[in-house]
Amino acid sequence: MGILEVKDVSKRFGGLKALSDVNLSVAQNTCHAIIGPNGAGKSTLLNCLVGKLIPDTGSVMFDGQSVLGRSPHEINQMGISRVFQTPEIFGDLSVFENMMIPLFARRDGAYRMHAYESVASEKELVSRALQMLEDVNMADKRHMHAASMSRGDKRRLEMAMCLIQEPKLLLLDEPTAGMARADTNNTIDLLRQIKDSRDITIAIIEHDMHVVFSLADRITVLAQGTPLVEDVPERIKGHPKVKEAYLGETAHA
Ligand SMILES: Nc1ncnc2c1ncn2[C@@H]1O[C@H](COP(=O)(O)OP(=O)(O)OP(=O)(O)O)[C@@H](O)[C@H]1O
Repeated sequence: MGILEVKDVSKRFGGLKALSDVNLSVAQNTCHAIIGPNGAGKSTLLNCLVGKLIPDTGSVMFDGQSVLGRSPHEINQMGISRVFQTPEIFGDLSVFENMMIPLFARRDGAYRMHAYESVASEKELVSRALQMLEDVNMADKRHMHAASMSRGDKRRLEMAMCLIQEPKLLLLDEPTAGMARADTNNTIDLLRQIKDSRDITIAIIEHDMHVVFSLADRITVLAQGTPLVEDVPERIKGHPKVKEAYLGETAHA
């Protein structure tokens, strides 16, 4: 039994069946990649996991509890954090101030940006934020304006903002989209470090196969809303069904 169990999930948008009886089991403390050509249903599936979409049928269980019918905030409180394609950080604030936001959100249930000036546990929160910045090698950038950083550093900051909430499941939606190769490689290194040093499960949607094969323990290939194959990376490489799915994409391009 995985920490995340998706059973028979289907989702329609009008006449279009975006997901069709999807089954997915993600084992605890593994990295599970979901790949597939454009329009395969990857984002729709991810949105069903975080409460942004409600499946028409099926169930989504996380850590033994159903996520269906819960708000994105409640699902986050259950231990699922999502990193978006475009980093969701506060550009006008410093790196350090960005780190304080999820800490207050978790503690107070709301974003109280200047609350740390007056709370008793300020010291503890500050030291946790600094430690997390150390962990992601950003301590020396803590005073920088978040908006002025490279895409790779923004992604690093966003991951730190997710990790400080101590999620059990980290969902990554194309974490290296639009990045230069050097930033992509840094992100791979960071994710490896996160995976190896924490009690955490990672589910990743990614088009860049270098990223997928560098990180994934298992891979599910979606095509036209249905899982085609699920296996270890070595057997996904060169799998005829996978080649066929991606060839279809090339033919349409
Ligand atoms: N809100 C929506 N309304 C209508 N159709 C949608 C909506 N969201 C997604 N779709 C359609 O559902 C199908 C699956 O889309 P989805 O974005 O989940 O695919 P994807 O695998 O994430 O694609 P990509 O790799 O291009 O991001 C596509 O045909 C898409 O056009």
